[in-house]
Order: sequence, then C-alpha cells, then structure tokens
Amino acid sequence: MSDQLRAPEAPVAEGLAAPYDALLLLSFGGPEGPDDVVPFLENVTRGRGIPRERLKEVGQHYFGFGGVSPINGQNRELLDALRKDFAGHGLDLPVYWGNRNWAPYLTDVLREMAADGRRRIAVLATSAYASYSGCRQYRENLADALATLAEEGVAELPRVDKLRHYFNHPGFVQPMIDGVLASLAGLPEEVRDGAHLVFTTHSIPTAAADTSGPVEEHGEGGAYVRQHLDVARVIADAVRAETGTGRPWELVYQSRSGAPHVPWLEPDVCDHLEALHAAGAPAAVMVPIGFVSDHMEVLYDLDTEATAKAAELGLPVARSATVGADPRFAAAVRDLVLERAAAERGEGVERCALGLLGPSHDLCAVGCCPARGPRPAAAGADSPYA
Ligand SMILES: CC1=C(CCC(=O)O)c2cc3nc(cc4[nH]c(cc5[nH]c(cc1n2)c(C)c5CCC(=O)O)c(CCC(=O)O)c4C)C(CCC(=O)O)=C3C
Ligand SMILES: [Fe+2]
Repeated sequence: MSDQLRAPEAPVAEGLAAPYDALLLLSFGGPEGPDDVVPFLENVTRGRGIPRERLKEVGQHYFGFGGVSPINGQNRELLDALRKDFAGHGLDLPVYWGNRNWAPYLTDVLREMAADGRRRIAVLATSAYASYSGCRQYRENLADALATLAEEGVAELPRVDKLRHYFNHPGFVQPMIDGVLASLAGLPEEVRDGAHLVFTTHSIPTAAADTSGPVEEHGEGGAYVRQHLDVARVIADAVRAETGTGRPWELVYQSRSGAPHVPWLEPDVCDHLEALHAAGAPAAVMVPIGFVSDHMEVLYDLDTEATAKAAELGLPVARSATVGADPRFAAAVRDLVLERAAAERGEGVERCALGLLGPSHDLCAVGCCPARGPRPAAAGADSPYA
C-alpha cells in the first residue's frame, strides 16, 4: 500500500473522538500483596470514621486472599479490552489507568498524561451509578490531582470530563442478563423455575442515597436506589422473556460499613437470604448489579460470606457474573466516548439506554450528590477547573 493511500487514515481516526485526546480509566484500586493491605485501608478510610473493628475485619478479607485484591488485574484486563476495541474500530485514542486508593495513583497518571501532551481527557469511572461514593468522590479526587499538578507548576492543566453514568447502557446490562441465565442453568433443575433473583449493590448511608439525586425527583433512596431498581427490572424482564418463567426479585444491599448508629440501606443480603429461606424460596441467584468487576466485595461478601450463609440454611444459590472485561462493555465505553465527543462538538447525538430512566446527564449539576464537606470537585457544573 502506498503512503498516499495510508496517510488519510490517521487524521480521520483522531477526529472520531475529538475534542478528546485520551481516555482515563479511573478506578478504586486495591492491594497487591499482604504488605499493601493496611496502607490501602488507611487510604480508603482516611477521615471516614470507620470503626477499628470493621477495619480489622475487612483486613482479614484481604489477607484471606493472600493480601491481593482482584480489582487491579481486572482493570488491566479491561484496559486490554478497551485498547483492542478501539484499535479494531479505528479509534486512535490512548487509554490510561489510575486509581483513587492504590498505585497506579490518579495523580501520578494525570501528571504523566499532562507530560504526554494530553489536553482534553474523557474519564470512565468503574462505578456505574449516581451517589457521593460512586460519582462525586471520584470528581473530588480529580480536583485534588489537578490541584497537585498546579502546585507542581504544570503550566497547562488538562481538562477532564467524566462520562455519564452507564448503569442502563445495554453494553453494561446485557452481559449481566447472560450471566443470570447462565447461573440459572447451573442450578438444579427442580429449583430453577422458583429461584428468586436477588439483585445486590453496595449499601451506603441512607442520607447519601437520599441526596444521590433529588428525592423530590427520585423518591426515597434518591437516584441511587431508583437507578438500581430500574436495572433490576430490566434484567428480571429479560430473564422472564428468555426463560418463559417470571421469577420474584428484590434489590438488597451488601458490604455495609460505618458506625452502627448511622442508618445504611437495608436489607443486607445475608438477612435477606435467611428471610427467603424462611418463606420457602427454593433457591436464589445473587446478581451484583452494583459492581463492574468481581472484586473483593463480590468475592468475599457474596462468594464467601453470603454463600456460606446459604449453605448453612440449605438454600441453593449461585452468583452471576459482573461485566468485567466483556467485549460488549468495552464497546459501550467506546460508544460513551464517541457520544460525549459529538455532544462536546455541538452535534446531535443518540444515546443508548435501557429501562425507564433514560440516559443520564453529561455534566453533574451544582449540588448533585452533595459533598460531605466544602471540597472542590472537577468535571461538573461546580468545577473550579475549565
Ligand atoms: C457505592 C460504593 C461502591 C461502588 C462504586 C465503586 O465501585 O466505586 C464501592 C466500591 C468499592 N469499595 C471497595 C473497598 C472498600 N470500600 C470501603 C468503604 C466504603 N465503600 C462505600 C461505598 C462504595 N464502595 C462506602 C460508603 C464506604 C464507607 C467509607 C466511605 O465512606 O468511604 C472500604 C473500607 C472498609 C469497609 O468498611 O468496608 C473498603 C476496603 C472496593 C475495592 C474492592 C477490592 O479491593 O477488590 C470497591 C470497588
Ligand atoms: Fe454526581
């Protein structure tokens, strides 16, 4: 092939994502060995008022897995999947990865991106729903990292745009539907049709849920609960359509932390399994719709603790897969980048969304999922950065 024929490809590919010149995968981070566990937990809980007892207990969850959280490996796989997907679709957009709580740290990666000349960065957080923990806290971390770079004298700070919540994007939901179908198929035939679908997500303080999106608009539990209910219904409906059997379903919570006197979302998954068993349910599939990969909250709280609870009760259970590095999720991320890029260029865009809530906003409004204190947050209407 002559250079003349090859040449036009590069600028066109670059143009697809314009004005973005990079994607940042922004995640939670996790320890990679026993020596990392305590410093990691200190990073996560600094200033959070988590009881010491709870921290010791959670430390044991990590030590039980050799001090290694699976989350970093899962993010590396997602990075590979994103790069493969982008390359396969002519999208010439470099992908970086940084974490809030462990190496590679967000600040270091943003510094590297600035040094690489990236000026306009699309950010995908590995958290699909609204809430302080799932959204604003990541935006505060972005603001902190930008402030550090400014202090260090980085002349031109990159602009960061957080991609919209993707809880209802088909590329996030469809793999979970397949996961539920596979889990049902793995249950003994005689309990399969009566199995409950137990959708789970991270519990958060009820006060945080109520302010995760205006209660006047979303009702009790705010946008956080409403978005999860919408996804749960979409999955339950699809499973009914696919199997010809409607199954009872519930949204429950896991991984509660914090002081006992502070109310968090309930019921807890283990209590719920007990109640289901007492009410005569023959089996259950636990569906962790609140999480993007099979990280420690899934491996310990569901696969270890809740599964042991079910065994004790004699209740057959299965746990269905999270999206992880599913190629359909990688394609969804590409869709979100291109959609936002077109919107930033002022073009009309079609936005994919299942369920009743429609596509989420691009830009968090002032006061959306409010801060716990007066901390600046980037990538929203109240961002102090361009
Ligand atoms: C909504 C939400 C998500 C989902 C959205 C998202 O993914 O971002 C999430 C994810 C995760 N949470 C994780 C780990 C932890 N979360 C903690 C504590 C807390 N989580 C909270 C909320 C959430 N957390 C809250 C309100 C707290 C209380 C302290 C505070 O207000 O900040 C603690 C402290 C000990 C404890 O008490 O459990 C740990 C160790 C890991 C890594 C797992 C791994 O290593 O594989 C992941 C992906
Ligand atoms: Fe938000």
